[in-house]
Parts: sequence; C-alpha cells; structure tokens
Amino acid sequence: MFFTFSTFSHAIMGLLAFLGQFPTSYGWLSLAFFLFVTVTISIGNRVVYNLYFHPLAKFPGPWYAVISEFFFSYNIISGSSHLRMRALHEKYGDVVRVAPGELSFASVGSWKDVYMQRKSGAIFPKDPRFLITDDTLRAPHLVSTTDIENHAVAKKVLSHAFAPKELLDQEHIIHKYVDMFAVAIAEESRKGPLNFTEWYQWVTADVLGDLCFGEPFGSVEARKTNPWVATVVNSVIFVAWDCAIGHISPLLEKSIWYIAPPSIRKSALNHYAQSRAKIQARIARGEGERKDFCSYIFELRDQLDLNDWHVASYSQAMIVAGSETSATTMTILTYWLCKTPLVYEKLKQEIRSRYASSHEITSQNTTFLPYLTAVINEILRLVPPMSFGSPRVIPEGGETVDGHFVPGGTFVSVHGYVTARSAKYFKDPDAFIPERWLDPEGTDNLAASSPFLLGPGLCLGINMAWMELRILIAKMVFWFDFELAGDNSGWEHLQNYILWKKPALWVNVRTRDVT
Ligand code: HEM
Repeated sequence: MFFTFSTFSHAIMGLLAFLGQFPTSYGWLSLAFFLFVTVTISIGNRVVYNLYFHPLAKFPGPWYAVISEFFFSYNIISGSSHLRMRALHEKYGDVVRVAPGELSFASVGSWKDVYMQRKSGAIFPKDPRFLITDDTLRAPHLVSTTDIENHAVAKKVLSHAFAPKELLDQEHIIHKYVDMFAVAIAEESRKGPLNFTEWYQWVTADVLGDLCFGEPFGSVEARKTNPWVATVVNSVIFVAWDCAIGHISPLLEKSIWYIAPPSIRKSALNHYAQSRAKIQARIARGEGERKDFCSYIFELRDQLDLNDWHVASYSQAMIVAGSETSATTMTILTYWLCKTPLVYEKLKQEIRSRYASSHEITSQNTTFLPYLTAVINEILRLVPPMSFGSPRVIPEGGETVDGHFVPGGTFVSVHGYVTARSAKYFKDPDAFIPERWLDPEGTDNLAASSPFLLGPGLCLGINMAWMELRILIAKMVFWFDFELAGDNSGWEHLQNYILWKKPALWVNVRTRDVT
C-alpha cells in the first residue's frame, strides 16, 4: 500500500516537474523512479503470466526460454541452436516450450501433424515472423509466402519446372558441369589439396544458375567463387538476424541495418543488388529455345501480378535453396566418407563394379544402386542441410499435435536435426551407418528423418536434388580417390544459422585411370 502511494506521489511530482511546477531536479528523479517501477512491474507481470498463466504454461521448458522472446532470438543467431535444441529435447522430452508462444516438437508423429494437411482439411500456415519480407528489405518468394492460397498457386506453376520429364530433359546440363568440374579437379589436384567446401559450391551454383537463368555463374570455368555465390551464406545469416529481431518485435525490423554485424549487412546488400542485376539481365535477354526456371517464374508474375523485385526474390530464393543445400550435402558427405573408410570402400565397390566408363552414369541407372541411395539418405539424416524447425501457426480453435492439444495462435515446429538424431529412433544416432536404410529387420524408425519436409511445404527441388546428388556422387567416386588433408578440425563443431556455415575442407585427390 505504502509502496503504491509512494510510487504514485513520486509520479505526481515527476509530472509536476515536467510541467515546470516543482523544483526540477527532485521532480525528474521522481519521474525516472516512477518509470523504472512501472516498467519493472509490467515486465514482472509478463514474466509471471508467461510462467504460470499462459495457455502453454502446462508444457515443459526452461524458465529462461518461456519468460520472453530473447532466448529464442539469441538461439537463432548463436550458431549452436542445433546443439542447444537437442539438449533441451533430451532434458524435457518430445515437446518443449522454447518461447512464450512457441513449441518445438521432436517426434515421428509430429512431422505429419505439423506439416501435412489435417483430416479437417486444415493446413498450418507458415509463421510470418520467420522469413520476414517487405518490399524494401526482401520481397516475398515461395519459401516465405505465408498465404496458403498464394503459396499453392505459386507452387503449382513452379512445380512444372521440376516435373520428372522436364528434369530428365535438363539432365545433360548437370552432366555438363559435373564433367567440367572433374576435369578441373584432375588438373588442380596435381598442385596440392583442394578446398572442397568451395569446389562443391562452384559446381552446384553453376548447375542451378544455368537451370534457373539459362547461364552459369562461371565458377567452375574460372575456378574461383563468383561474388554472388560468395554472399549466399551471409545473406542467410542476415535472414537469421532479421528473424531474431522480428521475434522480439516486428516494429524493430528496420533496426537490423544497425544491429546485424557489418560484414553480414554488407554481404546481404551485395547479394540483393546482384540478384536484381541477374534477373534484369535475364528479363532483357527474353525467352530462349530452352525453358529455364525463370520462364516459369515469369508465368507466375503474370498470374500473381508480381513486380520485378518480387521476381528477383523468387529466383534468388530458388538459387539459395537449391545450390547451398546440395553443396552442403556433398561437402559433408566427402568428410564423412573419408572419416568412415568401410562405408567409402563399399560405395566405391558398388559404383566401380557397376560402370566401365563414367559416360554410362545416368540419374536413372543410379537409382538401382541401393548402397548409394542409403548413403544419401544417411548423410541427409546425420546433417540435414536445413537443420532447424520450420515454424507453422496453429489455426484458431487449436489442433492436436502428436497427442497434445495445442491452442490456436501457437507457433509450432519439428526440429529436423534433433528428431533425426534422437536415440529413441536410431541406434548410434551420431554415427554414419548407411546400412540402417537397407536392413528390413532394423529397429530404427526411418520416418524420423525428413530432410525435405512434408506436405504443402515439401522441398520443390526434391527430385532435382536427388538427381544431382546421385550423378555427382557416382561420378566423383568413379573418377577419384579422396583423403582428408591438413587440419579439418572445424568439422567437429559446425555452426548453424538456418543453413550450415562450413569451414574449409582440405582434401587430397588422386585421379583414377578411367574415362
Ligand atoms: C539436399 C538438397 C535439399 C534439401 C535437403 C532441401 C530441403 C528443403 C527444405 C527442408 C525445405 C522447406 C523449408 C521451409 O519451408 O522452411 C525446402 C524448400 C524448398 N526447396 Fe529445397 N532442399 C534441397 C534442394 C533443393 C533444390 C535443388 C532446389 C531447386 C531449386 C530446392 C528448392 C526449394 C524451394 C523452392 C523450396 C520452397 C518450397 C515451398 O515453400 O513450398 N531445394 N527445401
């Protein structure tokens, strides 16, 4: 009572001081005290509400995560969110409250419940705070489109580019760059070890550049990283910062230009400027004989009335989503093959005994190589290129997720890395064991790994990714022998910011005497 009275009287004095009616220094102190007390009480109220009275209060989670959005925001930009989320799930179970209004799931049942269309017909929309877009910072694109109908229209139009027949017609483009890539490796590896983190970036970006814009980025030919490709990872780290700030308050979004580290801001700005230039050049060239991904994006432009900035955003997202993920898979696979000689030997044996020449390797006949398929499945389980929980919003009225009733408006996600590394589903979850995908008697629950997501948000490029990975791995293993060179210690502690930030991977390469 006294406290309230005292606070109130200080406030009055502060206000009077403000109006110039009272000795000024005392009045200002009172006002400051009043503001301090008011802010403290209001934060205290919020903390107590979040801890004990919030509709999600019954879900387990650490107190520091549920009292405010700060933990969640810090987690996204910490680089170690995958490890922290794993530790939280190991401590609290399949469902963890990771922010006041947010639940993270890590169970087989939740994959379907969160991402597939529900029996009721409901689809959980994407979280608008996750990939914030506006027309000045970043225009919307397929991955960030939260409106379910617009997303479905866009996906339908763009999926024509990824239809199996369309992809088979484009397969020669993948072979063209992979073959150029191999010639370059054979030449350059005579001079010493190669940094495969860069090299795989070059080939996957060139393939996608040609498929998307009708021209490559020229990295394999120049044997150096194109300036646009060099900014890809930092542009995604910028997205992580944007997301972190947007979680605290969407009103703070523009502050990203002051808060994000200068190198990240600079890369992001370069990246967006170059994306615009790339699409403008493509628009100026017009349609060629062959349809590229831009041809489909232009169809969409007419249907959804997109402007050039939106079109640039769609193509930029496609390149980032498609090249960085495949490059990551190839680099991480090379690391794990070198670290696991038994697996590497079995893969060599399967591929080298199947083909007499690399010219025989096609995306279709590689589907009959079971060990290769198992190797790809296992590397995508062990290190999913997108190792985060893609967030969705529970519709009004609430829904049940993996047996838990979740109130409407709650943000939910399934953490891909944590679920696929759960000891509940996989024996030796941290080991690279492709055999688990081939054992009909196996006890592992393979459905716990879902690296391309499910349902309406399923990766648009899944068929292309499989095609590219099969060809690249089969040809690389056919032509070359690899072993790790130098200090590759950074690989034990990879950092994750939505995508993985990969250190250099130095590899000694021996070229085999084959065609
Ligand atoms: C190993 C390779 C790949 C993996 C693991 C992968 C994984 C994923 C995942 C997890 C998503 C969902 C993201 C989210 O909604 O939060 C996604 C979406 C997407 N991916 Fe991939 N991806 C790969 C390769 C590709 C390729 C080659 C392309 C081709 C351009 C591509 C294009 C896309 C697009 C356009 C989306 C947005 C789909 C939508 O919102 O409906 N991805 N991918």
